[in-house]
Amino acid sequence: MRYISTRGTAPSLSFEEAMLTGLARDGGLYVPQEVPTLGHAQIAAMAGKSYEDVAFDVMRPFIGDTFTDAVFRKLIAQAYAGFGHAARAPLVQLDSNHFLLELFHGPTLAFKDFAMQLIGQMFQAALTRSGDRVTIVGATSGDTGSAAIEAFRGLKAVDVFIMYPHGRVSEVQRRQMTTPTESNVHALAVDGDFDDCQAAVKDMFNDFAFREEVKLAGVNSINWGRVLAQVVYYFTAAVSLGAPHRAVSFTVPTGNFGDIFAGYIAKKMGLPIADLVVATNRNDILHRTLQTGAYTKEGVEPTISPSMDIQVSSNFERALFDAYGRDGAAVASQMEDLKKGGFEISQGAYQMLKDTFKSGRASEEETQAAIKAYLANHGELLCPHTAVGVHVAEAHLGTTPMVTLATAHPAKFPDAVKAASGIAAPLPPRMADLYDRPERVTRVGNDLAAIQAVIKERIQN
Ligand SMILES: Cc1ncc(COP(=O)(O)O)c(C=O)c1O
Ligand SMILES: N[C@@H](CCOP(=O)(O)O)C(=O)O
Repeated sequence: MRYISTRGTAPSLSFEEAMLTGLARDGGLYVPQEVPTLGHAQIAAMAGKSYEDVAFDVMRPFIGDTFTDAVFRKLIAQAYAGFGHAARAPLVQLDSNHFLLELFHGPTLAFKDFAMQLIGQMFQAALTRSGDRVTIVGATSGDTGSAAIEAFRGLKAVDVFIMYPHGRVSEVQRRQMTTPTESNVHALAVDGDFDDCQAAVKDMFNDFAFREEVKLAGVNSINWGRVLAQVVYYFTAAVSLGAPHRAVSFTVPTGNFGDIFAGYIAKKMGLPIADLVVATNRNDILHRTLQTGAYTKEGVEPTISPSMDIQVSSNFERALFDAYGRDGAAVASQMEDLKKGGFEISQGAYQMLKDTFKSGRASEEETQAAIKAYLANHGELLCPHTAVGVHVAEAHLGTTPMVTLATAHPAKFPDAVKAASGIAAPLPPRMADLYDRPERVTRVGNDLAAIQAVIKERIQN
């Protein structure tokens, strides 16, 4: 299995190389040269298997010879052992045809743990084998950063620097990033928004001298390993609702397009998915793009679902690559236009995207109303991102079972949840002292050179 860049000119890589490389050297994102498929019988055989066994079946065809089967099974087992639910990603029924897929039972209470815990294991195994040391730099709107710091804290072969937009993450998210005491993890509060943080990560990858000097690696969904690990729960959910014998639809609260892209990969692998619905908050660039065919940046507005306050949606590039028939030059040209404010998708590519993804958006008021209504009518306290999801899903309910991804635990967003529902969701006991732990954070300007200087100064050699 080889991985190729969405911009067409970087060298193709193995899974291990793509995982450790992050962004391709032409600025693109790595994708598998071909997506392997699983047959009807293979998918049917997943019924009744553990999450870990399904994870092995789904991911094995993508990893080539990076790990032996025995080692890969061990890494998967270690990744999910700390989850607080035996099913790892349990399904909860809301209505006759609407289900929630709870993805918040990992250590940092958001879906990011599914991929990050596994990536942490895979990095550790690969770096122990090679004796190399890397510097991970990541951008977060709150959840990727906390999951990355949790997964990599204390690891000897890795320094981790996470940039988050100052004042724009929830207090729980911030404290999850600023309270770990291990000296290899660093939280950087940037005076900017998430898009600024993500642009800084990509600029660092494109600064080849810096990239070599610090041995830069990435754990944002730039990293194919992140997307791959998220494909698994589409399979476990769909199979428990009757796939491959019947189709299932998914609604996915979306910002950087990583999670829904994982659903798209599951469909390409052969999972019978009817609708893949993109759910956005009022930062609705993805919804507008799917409605109009024009990707046009507007400013980012802070919302009560802050993890989705994104305008430059990184993985949309992976979808565009397929929409343009895997023409890297066409994607590179559109990404150049994006730097100037936006681009028009060509008719054929737009048709493919419209055929593949449905979409909707939730205003702040609709998000709050959904939190209130699902508590009153279903007894479920939702995080604001999940509330965006169920609001949008309601417009797409039909005869096919609909699964809305519950991407975070309500306790991660206590203020927004309390304002909407009157209820303060408690943190799990293991985090009960989160508010008492001392914080360690470095405030930095939205200035690439200044951020790079902090990173170089802090790296542990
Ligand atoms: C809680 C939560 N929900 C939804 C999303 C959106 O996911 P994606 O960026 O993969 O579209 C994020 C951020 O990634 C998140 O943290
Ligand atoms: N919502 C994310 C943004 C980063 O997304 P990623 O999936 O590309 O890492 C966050 O919580 O940080």
